Amino acid sequence: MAEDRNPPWSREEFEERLRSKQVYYHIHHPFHQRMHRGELTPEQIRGWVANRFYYQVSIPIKDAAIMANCPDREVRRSWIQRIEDHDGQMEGEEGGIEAWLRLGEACGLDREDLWSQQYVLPGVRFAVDAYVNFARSAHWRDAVCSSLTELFAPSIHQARLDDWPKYYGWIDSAGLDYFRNRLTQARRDVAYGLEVTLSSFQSREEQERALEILQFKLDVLWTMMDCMHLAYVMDMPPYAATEPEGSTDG
Ligand SMILES: O=C(O)c1cc(C(=O)O)c2c(n1)C(=O)C(=O)c1cc(C(=O)O)[nH]c1-2
Repeated sequence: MAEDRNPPWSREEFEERLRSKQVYYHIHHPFHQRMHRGELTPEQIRGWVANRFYYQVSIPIKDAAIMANCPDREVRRSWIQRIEDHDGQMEGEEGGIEAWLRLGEACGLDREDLWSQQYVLPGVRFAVDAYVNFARSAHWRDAVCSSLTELFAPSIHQARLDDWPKYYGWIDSAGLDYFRNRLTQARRDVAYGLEVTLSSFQSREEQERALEILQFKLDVLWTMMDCMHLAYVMDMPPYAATEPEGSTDG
């Protein structure tokens, strides 16, 4: 029987295989490597912050889509925390979107620059939308699994907290609160997402599917960085080699 040939991995081995996907995390992307070596110009940092804002505002929409697809009240009671983390609560905490706007200001971007999304590259938009659309259409457990890149996120937030004050002294360190807050939030979120994944992807086939889902999400993050690298490092934003509209009689 197929099940005999491919028995499920133990919980430990399954977790280990999920964690081993770290090698594809966007912390290894050349754009992030430049960032962490202090090699990005203010313009390049601003480009990253403005593009990442599209991810920030899409995350709670993605989480609301997961909740909308989830009939399990206990899961929804837990998952709603993520929306509050980003949107802020009714009273009190301002939330991650507000913290990202302050990061933008610390980098020299107006709030309106970020809200207008005028700097968001088409490929970044497509990649982020693919993530949101996945959460809309997939089984809620698959969508939970796709959040597991957060396993690797604390190290990248910590790297920014360590490196930015060293290399980018022109950015007010109060602007880095977003990364500080995410250190604990990401660890808490991922503990829950990991538990759901380990307990609900049980057969080998399901476990292999979980690895594919995680790879899809890694692809989303990597593709975002590719778009930014092309536009801001290689100086090839979309249509760079194209004559502006109206420049020929055509
Ligand atoms: O700065 C980063 O590199 C990074 C990566 C990720 C990630 O791995 O998806 C998230 C975040 N930050 C983040 O701040 C965040 O709130 C977040 C939510 C999620 C998710 O998939 O639900 N990923 C991430």
